[in-house]
Amino acid sequence: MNFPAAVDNFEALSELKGELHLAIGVFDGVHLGHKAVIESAVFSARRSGGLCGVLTFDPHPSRLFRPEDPTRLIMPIETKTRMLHEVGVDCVIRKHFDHDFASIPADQFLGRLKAALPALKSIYVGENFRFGQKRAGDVATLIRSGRELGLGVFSADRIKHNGEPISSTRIRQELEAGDILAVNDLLGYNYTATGVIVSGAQLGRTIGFPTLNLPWQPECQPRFGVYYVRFRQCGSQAWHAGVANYGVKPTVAATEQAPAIEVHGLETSDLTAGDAIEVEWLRFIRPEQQFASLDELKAQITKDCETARELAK
Ligand SMILES: Cc1cc2nc3c(=O)[nH]c(=O)nc-3n(C[C@H](O)[C@H](O)[C@H](O)COP(=O)(O)O)c2cc1C
Ligand SMILES: Nc1ncnc2c1ncn2[C@@H]1O[C@H](COP(=O)(O)OP(=O)(O)OP(=O)(O)O)[C@@H](O)[C@H]1O
Repeated sequence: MNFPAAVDNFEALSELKGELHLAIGVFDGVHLGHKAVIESAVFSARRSGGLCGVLTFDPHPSRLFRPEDPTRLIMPIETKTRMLHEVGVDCVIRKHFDHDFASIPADQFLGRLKAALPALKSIYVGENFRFGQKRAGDVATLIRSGRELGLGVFSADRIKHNGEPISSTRIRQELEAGDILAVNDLLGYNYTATGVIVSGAQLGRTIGFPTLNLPWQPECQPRFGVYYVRFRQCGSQAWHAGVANYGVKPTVAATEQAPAIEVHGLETSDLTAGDAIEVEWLRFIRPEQQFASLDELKAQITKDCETARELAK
């Protein structure tokens, strides 16, 4: 069957043959709760020989409703799309979220979807899913529409961690608090920064701690601080342990800078500017600080490396 891996409108899928099993939601972070919803759609698609799709929205609905204070995303839509494919999704529909789409009355939503996507067979959401004009629609609304239209509607129970529901909002709060252990538990995988190494001011090597500088600007910024990490060249299997500083380097920055991540490997590696790397965040060590001198910074980084070595054992 011929189908595109990602589209930004329904028309591209209007001629689709076979069954389409569609999970719906924002899915920022692709956390454990999201996976429960998506995996049931993937399972039905595989069993029926059909396709699994995800309907997601771009920009995030908050950009329309709260432009002055939009939701800061855990990951860009390209990363989310790649992760959805990794879970087994065949096609990601990144529907432009505008006033027209947002004002579809909840009881018409599924009918409009079925008209735009004739191959639609069933939909998959979490039990907390809300949709349609004024977010008036819920799972009960979907079940009613599904019955009229002959569509299956499946809602997943809310997946919890330590007794509380997992949500992208909760993960954003833990990121901002620097609780990377909680973030990783809620995501179900290690929080990762990916990018191509660029040359820094080269000051790191003069103080004995050369670093790999990574331009990486997440909307939802983790707490500024020092983290125990592991990193590897993209495509390689070989992990290296390291310490990373994420922040604005107040001790050395002459002017205000955008936050950045830089990684110091506990062992030397031959990674260099131009290499694409991924950095997995494993543990928060301490907050970023402004030191009175480079010697004090150096002494503290020595301790950070010791802490990381202990954690690496
Ligand atoms: C483990 C580690 C911890 C760091 N902690 C801080 C910090 O608390 N405060 C700060 O201003 N800079 C901190 N830095 C950033 C250093 O100032 C920076 O690595 C150094 O100035 C080299 O910068 P360059 O790569 O741009 O040359 C840290 C760097 C590392 C690797
Ligand atoms: N913990 C969960 N368990 C099961 N399903 C979930 C869970 N969290 C979200 N879902 C479902 O996954 C889909 C995408 O969720 P969505 O990203 O909109 O919500 P969220 O993770 O709660 O995000 P936010 O906190 O930003 O509202 C929706 O169908 C939603 O109902």
